[in-house]
Amino acid sequence: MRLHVVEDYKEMSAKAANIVSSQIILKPNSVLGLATGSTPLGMYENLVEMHKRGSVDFSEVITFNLDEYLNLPLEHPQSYHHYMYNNFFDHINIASENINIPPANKENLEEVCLKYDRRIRKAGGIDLQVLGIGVNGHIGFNEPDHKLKTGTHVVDLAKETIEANSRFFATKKGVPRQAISMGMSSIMRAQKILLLASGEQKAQAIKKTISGKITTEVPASLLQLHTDVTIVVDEAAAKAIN
Ligand SMILES: N[C@@H]1[C@@H](O)[C@H](O)[C@@H](COP(=O)(O)O)O[C@@H]1O
Repeated sequence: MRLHVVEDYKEMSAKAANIVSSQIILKPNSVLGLATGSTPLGMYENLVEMHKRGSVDFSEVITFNLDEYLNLPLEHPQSYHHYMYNNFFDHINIASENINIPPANKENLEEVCLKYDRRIRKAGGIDLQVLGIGVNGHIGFNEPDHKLKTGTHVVDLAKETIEANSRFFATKKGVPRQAISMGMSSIMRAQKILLLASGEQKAQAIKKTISGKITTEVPASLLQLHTDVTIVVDEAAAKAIN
């Protein structure tokens, strides 16, 4: 694992955007795994700026998002579809057929999940997977458990996750309880992984990710088994690292 501790959120975002754009410059038809949440917002902002300046071209890039809430209309302001188009896809020259987000509004979710994994395989797998991290060490929506799912699957969100996400919803009742998430094997099969974290509330999760016991109870700790992980954190998120 390569660890970069930077001063603040702004620096984390700039560094993350540089890593993603370098990937695209080296391989214009890169397959990117993308994350949502507040952490990568600044990275997307930087990438949009770079695109406007003409320094990064997304025309051949293929993307797969990690997850999506269930039982939330796609146009809901808190859906990950809305987030991705609003903060990123609407501002770059990506081809719409190259965008993949788990279609959580469909019937027969089991088939939807299998199809999503087939699409990832057909695209040749993920070249660079961007990840945020939950306060409980979840990645995507792979929540702490005594066992983890390998493929894309429907997940019951953990109490801490519902709590953490409630800041985005008007009422606690409105916070989704379920989601579709890419599984651990698609994430672990990515050629490269870029994990981002900002703020003191992530400090314990980052410590466990980097130097804790490798356990399904902290899904991000499994990243210790991956051969090409870059972690970019700000000083606050690095606080618990010795
Ligand atoms: N499914 C997302 C994760 O992909 C994200 O990493 C996490 C942290 O979000 P934030 O970056 O807002 O702290 O939130 C959600 O649970």
